[in-house]
Amino acid sequence: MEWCLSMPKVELHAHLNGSIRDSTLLELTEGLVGKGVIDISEVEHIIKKYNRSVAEVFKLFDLIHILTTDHETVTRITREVIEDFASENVVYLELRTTPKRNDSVGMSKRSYVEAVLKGLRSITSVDVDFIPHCEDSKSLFSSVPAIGHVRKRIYVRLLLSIDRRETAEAAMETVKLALEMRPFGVVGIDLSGNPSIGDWATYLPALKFAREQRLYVTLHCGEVPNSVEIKNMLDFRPQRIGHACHLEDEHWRQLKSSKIPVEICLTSNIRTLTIRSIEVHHFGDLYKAKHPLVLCTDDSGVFSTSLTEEYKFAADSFGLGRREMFELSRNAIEYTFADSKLAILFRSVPYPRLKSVVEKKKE
Ligand SMILES: CNc1ncnc2c1ncn2[C@@H]1O[C@H](COP(=O)(O)O)[C@@H](O)[C@H]1O
Ligand SMILES: [Zn+2]
Repeated sequence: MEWCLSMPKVELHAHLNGSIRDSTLLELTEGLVGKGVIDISEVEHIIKKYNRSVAEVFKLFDLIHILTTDHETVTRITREVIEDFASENVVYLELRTTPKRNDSVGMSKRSYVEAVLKGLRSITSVDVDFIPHCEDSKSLFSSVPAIGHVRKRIYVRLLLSIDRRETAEAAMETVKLALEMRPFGVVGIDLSGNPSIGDWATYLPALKFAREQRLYVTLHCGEVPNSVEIKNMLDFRPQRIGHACHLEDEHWRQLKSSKIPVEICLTSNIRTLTIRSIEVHHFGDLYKAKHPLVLCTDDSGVFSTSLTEEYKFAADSFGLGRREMFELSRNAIEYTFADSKLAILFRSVPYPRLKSVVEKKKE
């Protein structure tokens, strides 16, 4: 586990509200139980259950969203989630979240994203780089006196998610917001939410607009069987897709020839019973076919996992050694939605040195 932990890693599929620390979730639950807003006997079984079906996971998200409705909490969970990823040597993180409107607390989609940005700015335990193009890459290489402890640095970019329960108008609002927030590190759009709800075509105008405006697009694709949707999503040619669990032969052929990178979430797929067992997980086949892949957590809080554990899980399940895992992690850099300057920086560093380059020795 040690080398999986110390290896520099790239996380491209992590949902903010799915990545909350257990201790924070518990604290927030107790707070609302105390205020009589929720009845613990009604939610206990959802929180405590280990393997949850896809439907049950979305029930849990509804509960989590009740706990995280105000700006302060959104700021807090953003800070904690980024600190947690940095602590396990994630050097580049694309964090996604669904901007939410909540009139009862004066929250608009815009103020939600501002609360996330406030969380990014409030981090003091590690250096967070989230403004594109602001970094003079040379400064990363400049020698800083090697005294004192090492200070970690994490590069964070944001994706704004469209929830499959939303209207076409709300989705367009999210895309426009992403454009406005581009100077603050928003680089793309994600389509997620309960895969059994809604029709993805509702969001096509918003997704097309995003692409025209050169925002990157990633889609949750094939989390449940839906042949027509999967085909249409692949035809759309997003820059990445998440999951790809229920593809049929013709979809696999299309995916492989398209070279669309796949965000692989092993624990999430196994725990939601989306994939029967790890032995038959499509990671094995795609890896052998040298298809672009990136290991991700999806919801580290909800599934009690971490990126380190996902790497270990893949290594143990598919018989991969350190070198292969290193390569997997390094290749992920190619599939980021990072600005070109940052991508060049990451590519220019020999991978084993990446961690030490992004870390700064503190005086
Ligand atoms: C398990 N697989 C999954 N499939 C689809 N969507 C998922 C998901 N896991 C999370 N989300 C999406 O992310 C939201 C929580 O984070 P944010 O409130 O956006 O930060 C969920 O409500 C859902 O829309
Ligand atoms: Zn996801």
